[in-house]
Amino acid sequence: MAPITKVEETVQWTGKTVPVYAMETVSFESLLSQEPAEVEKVLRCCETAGFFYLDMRGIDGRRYLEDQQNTIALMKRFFAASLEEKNQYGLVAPHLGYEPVGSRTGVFSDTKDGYEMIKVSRDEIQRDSPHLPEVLKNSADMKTIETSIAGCNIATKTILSALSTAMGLTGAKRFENSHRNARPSSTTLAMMHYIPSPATAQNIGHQKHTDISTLTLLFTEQWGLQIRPPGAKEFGFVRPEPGCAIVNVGDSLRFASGMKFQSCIHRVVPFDPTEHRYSIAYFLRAEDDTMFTDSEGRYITAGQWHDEKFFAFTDSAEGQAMAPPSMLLGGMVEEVDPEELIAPQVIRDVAVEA
Ligand SMILES: O=C(O)CCC(=O)C(=O)O
Ligand SMILES: [Fe+2]
Repeated sequence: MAPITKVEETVQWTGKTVPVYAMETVSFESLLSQEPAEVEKVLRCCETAGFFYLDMRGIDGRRYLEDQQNTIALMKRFFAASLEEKNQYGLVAPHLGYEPVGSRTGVFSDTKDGYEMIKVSRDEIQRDSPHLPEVLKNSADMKTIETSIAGCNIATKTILSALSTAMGLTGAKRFENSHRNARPSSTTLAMMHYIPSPATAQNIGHQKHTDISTLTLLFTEQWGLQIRPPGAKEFGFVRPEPGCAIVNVGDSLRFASGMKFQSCIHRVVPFDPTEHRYSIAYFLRAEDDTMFTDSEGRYITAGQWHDEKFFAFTDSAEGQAMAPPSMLLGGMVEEVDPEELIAPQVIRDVAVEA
């Protein structure tokens, strides 16, 4: 199957014409019934772009969209709290807790990231007293988070199940069998707030990467996410589609598929430098002790892949440069556009004027 490099639509961003990459839309309703055409389609999406929209507008899916609206309201309240309140426990574990703005490298050279994030893991929300900052530790907020996680779990498991079927996997070999609900995993709900970042900012965006996860289910109503589909040189935007989540394959599923699936490279830039951007990413991850062969040819556990890659994410730019490139990009090969780490011209002009 040919890679997706065709550009039919563009958008103006910081004085440049940038692609808006077309992505296929998979129907959640049809996947629920394992309709053969939809099962084939989701397989094709994973083998080519590694990204697709999940249309959740039918009656089974729209309840999850409502859950995400409630989560966004919760996030806006949480992120408005003081740093002290938000950071009460700091980052308890890589998949649990709060990360302030600037914890990782940013999207352009010599910058730090431009987002803060609170992660609540699926395992943690089920504990009697989950580790949550006091501002969220009330029954209404905990219910909102729990409902959100449960809905995302059903949606991602539905996709995973269709992929097992499409790959002809049976019994214990099916992907779901390494994602059992009662087994420990680093599956988590990441709630992100990108601060307004004029491009002169030292804190800007989200560095380019592939996801550690099996599948990522992303909810955002705002522009900013860019992908570089396999075979494409340039980063281009993903249009947020009302009623649709954005789904991408992560490294773990790429490895489990024997490298047949694409773990697409992506990043986040400030589309509108004056706006606050909110996004919710559910990272469905394999059970910690699941084994796979990674991009370095090592036979390792999902837990080890997660921990090593998380360390690479949070390492300094110099440290990242020394790590095997497979860490940040899951072994995906890329043809780099030399401009991609340079703040765009308009941004630099602003910097000169300021
Ligand atoms: O905020 C977004 O739109 C994407 C975030 C992302 O790529 C991630 O958290 O892995
Ligand atoms: Fe990501």
